[in-house]
Amino acid sequence: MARPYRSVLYIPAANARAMEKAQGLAADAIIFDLEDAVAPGEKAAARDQLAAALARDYGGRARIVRINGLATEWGEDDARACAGAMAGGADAVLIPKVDSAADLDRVAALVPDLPLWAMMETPLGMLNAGQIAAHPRLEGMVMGTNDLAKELNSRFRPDRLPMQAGLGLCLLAAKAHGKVIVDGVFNAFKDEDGLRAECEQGRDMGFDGKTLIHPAQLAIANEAFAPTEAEIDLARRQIAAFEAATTEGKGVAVVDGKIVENLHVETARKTLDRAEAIAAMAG
Ligand SMILES: CC(C)(COP(=O)(O)OP(=O)(O)OC[C@H]1O[C@@H](n2cnc3c(N)ncnc32)[C@H](O)[C@@H]1OP(=O)(O)O)[C@@H](O)C(=O)NCCC(=O)NCCSC(=O)C[C@H](O)C(=O)O
Ligand SMILES: [Mg+2]
Repeated sequence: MARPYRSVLYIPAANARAMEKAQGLAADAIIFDLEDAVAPGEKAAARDQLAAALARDYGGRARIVRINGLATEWGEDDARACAGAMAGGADAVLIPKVDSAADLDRVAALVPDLPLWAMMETPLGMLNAGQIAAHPRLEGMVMGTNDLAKELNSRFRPDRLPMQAGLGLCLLAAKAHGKVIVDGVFNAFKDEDGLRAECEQGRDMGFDGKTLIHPAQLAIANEAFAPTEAEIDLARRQIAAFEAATTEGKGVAVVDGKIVENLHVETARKTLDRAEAIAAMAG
């Protein structure tokens, strides 16, 4: 049963109150951020504060630490802290602005025991998405749509047309290599309708969930990326109908006027697995 990543909440590691609050929030995963959400003068203190915060119990929520890039003055210390002071408290290390698989190799050497996640947010990263997703230590990808927009000099549009090539390349790469992939953030954290529409788009495209910046965004993402009751009901009926057809020696069933073949049954089983994993999180 795969762990759900419907809602992946960023928390600045400099914000002690928010890190404490996160223990009770309905997030599937937390990204404890040492990178962009932390001011340069606060980096070292945030790292120490995060090591202490990770000693707390975050329940079933995945704990992912976003380090600074190794090209910065803080990156190597962040990576060493993940292998040292934060060991046992972190489930994965998230590397920003990954351009190629070599960027993962460098962090892998410093953090031998944790899975790696990659921020996909540079044009070169998009073009090298296949080799990044294929990296044996990589567990998941996170779209960095703010940095990507900056690099592309694109405008933010509700349909995210300028992003589609990059989003699609990363999705293809993640799916080809069986890795988790979560969508970028929606900056206007008080705009519920806008967030819901972007979550629906991301779900339709195949993302596993969405990264978020504020607790008020959690419920919308959790709902959008969970199978609906109708999808669960259909999945059950498809499996039952296909099993009945198989018993009769047929390879195809029909449910609600649509064919059901083996491949649809695989999707149906994944839907039920996802629903079960979500229920276990709530549980
Ligand atoms: C956006 C914020 C700065 C807003 O903060 P604030 O004004 O304090 O919000 P509220 O007063 O509404 O907060 C209400 C309570 O919720 C807590 N809170 C707020 N945000 C979080 C959070 N992210 N996680 C947990 N708890 C949170 C507050 O502490 C209040 O609690 P209480 O005191 O009990 O009332 C702020 O939300 C924020 O800093 N968000 C995170 C920003 C961030 O992490 N940015 C970096 C990641 S985005 C990025 O880099 C994407 C990528 O790289 C790209 O390129 O796209
Ligand atoms: Mg970024």
